[in-house]
Amino acid sequence: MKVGIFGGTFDPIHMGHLLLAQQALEEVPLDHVWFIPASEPPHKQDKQITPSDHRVRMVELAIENNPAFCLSRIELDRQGPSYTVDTVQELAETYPNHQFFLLVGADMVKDLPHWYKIKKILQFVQVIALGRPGVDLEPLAADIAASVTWISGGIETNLSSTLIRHRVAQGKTVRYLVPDSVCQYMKEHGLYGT
Ligand SMILES: Nc1ncnc2c1ncn2[C@@H]1O[C@H](COP(=O)(O)OP(=O)(O)OP(=O)(O)O)[C@@H](O)[C@H]1O
Ligand SMILES: O=C(O)c1ccc[n+]([C@@H]2O[C@H](COP(=O)([O-])O)[C@@H](O)[C@H]2O)c1
Repeated sequence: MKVGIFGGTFDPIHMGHLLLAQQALEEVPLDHVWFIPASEPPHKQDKQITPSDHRVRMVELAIENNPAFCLSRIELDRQGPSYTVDTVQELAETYPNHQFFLLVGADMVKDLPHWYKIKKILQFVQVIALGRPGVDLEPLAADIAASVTWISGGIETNLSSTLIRHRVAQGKTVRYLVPDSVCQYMKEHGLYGT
């Protein structure tokens, strides 16, 4: 079985995330995509993020109609920074017959050389990447570049969770930028200044 693992802060999940996952699903092709909300994203330690209960519930709502998408809680119970190396190692041990692909946007491709134990991560996964308007790519070291496959002719968006949070805080609509169910959840729970 070919499984895409898609880690993120998802604060909140938006259509850019869903488009990336769907395109990876079709392009590789994958059997499933597992969305993996980070408990403590390693490079956002100094930022305030929404409690994981809310972030996880919004992911569940966003993916509920897609049978190929599911949620993994693997990082939620772990203490300390949610390092991807720990996740891919645990998944490889638990599911020895699965082939794992790590889904990332272009900003994260740029960041890969700085990830904790990146060489070890790349022993377990192939990286599937989607461009992100506004992210200028720099040449990667050859060993990392060899592990990255770009989604060709992909539909790219400059949507971000930051944009969603700012729009909600300003009282602007985020309809069609996030699934309706996520919009509703944010309102009901007064997230991001609603
Ligand atoms: N519009 C997008 N296009 C391509 N990849 C994206 C897009 N938005 C998010 N991603 C990717 O999704 C993963 C999780 O990202 P994250 O949850 O931090 O979302 P974000 O929109 O980048 O959030 P924030 O604006 O809060 O930093 C990362 O690999 C990121 O590159
Ligand atoms: O393991 C690392 O060193 C590492 C460094 C930066 C980001 N990540 C992972 O990359 C994913 C996307 O990160 P983020 O913060 O943009 O949502 C998420 O699963 C993070 O845990 C992982």
